[in-house]
Amino acid sequence: MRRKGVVIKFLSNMAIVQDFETGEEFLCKLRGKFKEQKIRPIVGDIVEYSPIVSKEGVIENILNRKNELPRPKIANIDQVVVVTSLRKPEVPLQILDKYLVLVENAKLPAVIVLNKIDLLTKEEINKFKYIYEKIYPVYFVSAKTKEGIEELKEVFKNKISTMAGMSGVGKSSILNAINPGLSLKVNDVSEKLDRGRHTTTVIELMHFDFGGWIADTPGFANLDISHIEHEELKRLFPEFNDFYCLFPDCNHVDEPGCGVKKAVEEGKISKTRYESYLQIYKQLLEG
Ligand SMILES: Nc1nc2c(ncn2[C@@H]2O[C@H](COP(=O)(O)OP(=O)(O)OP(=O)(O)O)[C@@H](O)[C@H]2O)c(=O)[nH]1
Ligand SMILES: [Zn+2]
Repeated sequence: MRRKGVVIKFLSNMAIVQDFETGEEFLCKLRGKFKEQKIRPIVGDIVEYSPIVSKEGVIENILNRKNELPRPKIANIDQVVVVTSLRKPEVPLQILDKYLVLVENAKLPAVIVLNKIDLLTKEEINKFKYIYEKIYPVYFVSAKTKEGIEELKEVFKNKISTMAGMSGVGKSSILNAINPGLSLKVNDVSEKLDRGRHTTTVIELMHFDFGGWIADTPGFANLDISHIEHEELKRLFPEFNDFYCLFPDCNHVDEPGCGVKKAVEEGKISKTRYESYLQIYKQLLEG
């Protein structure tokens, strides 16, 4: 009898498939036809498999991927949860905007989590809220005091997620708060070793007790934006798309009749977002 599950990790040539209904894990062989067809399941793949003996099975079919992230290699991501903080460490908004650009470029939905709100004033929280809430879903939490943690559980529930965010913002602490016992891999070293070499980063999905999966390795760790064309950048700031410019190919820098610049002046687009845009644009132009 065929069952459905998700590939959560690999052990040499075998895949560990977690059953969708029961949550049981099966050590699965791959059918020979995959090799002939030169397809290989990756972590995040939704597969049909047949259980053989206890806890062992064989993957029969890989269902079409909704999306695929190259590094770390993972399929069917429902959302990227970008975690940031404004104190300890004070992450510049421009860094957050860079993560958001990378998520947009990968065509994945982004969710923002501002952690460590126990260290912030109401004004600081509201300022952040004002900038981002009209563009992305934003959650305000403290992994320390557990404020906002219950609401965040709902965000992760029954989805395949990956996290992103600078070192020290509290990614592991948040996961431990929403699901005690889960722990996130510190990826910096392996990411550095991998650079330039085309070895695959070993990644696995961890299962939440309340349903859903999280990649154990944060995405976009090196914040590399060099693969983005400078003319493409404007499309990665979704709020810019609501405004019209005299020139349809306007890059919103110093062209006349720029609707985006006008919107910034009128407070309809936030200044910090526009400044991030200009900085990243310049960086892409200079290569
Ligand atoms: N005050 C305060 N401190 C926090 C909060 N969340 C995490 N911390 C602290 O921030 C530090 C970093 O937290 P981690 O969870 O290790 O951060 P991370 O994002 O996983 O860091 P990397 O593993 O380096 O990527 C730890 O000392 C935590 O105790 C919070 O909500 N409030
Ligand atoms: Zn323009």
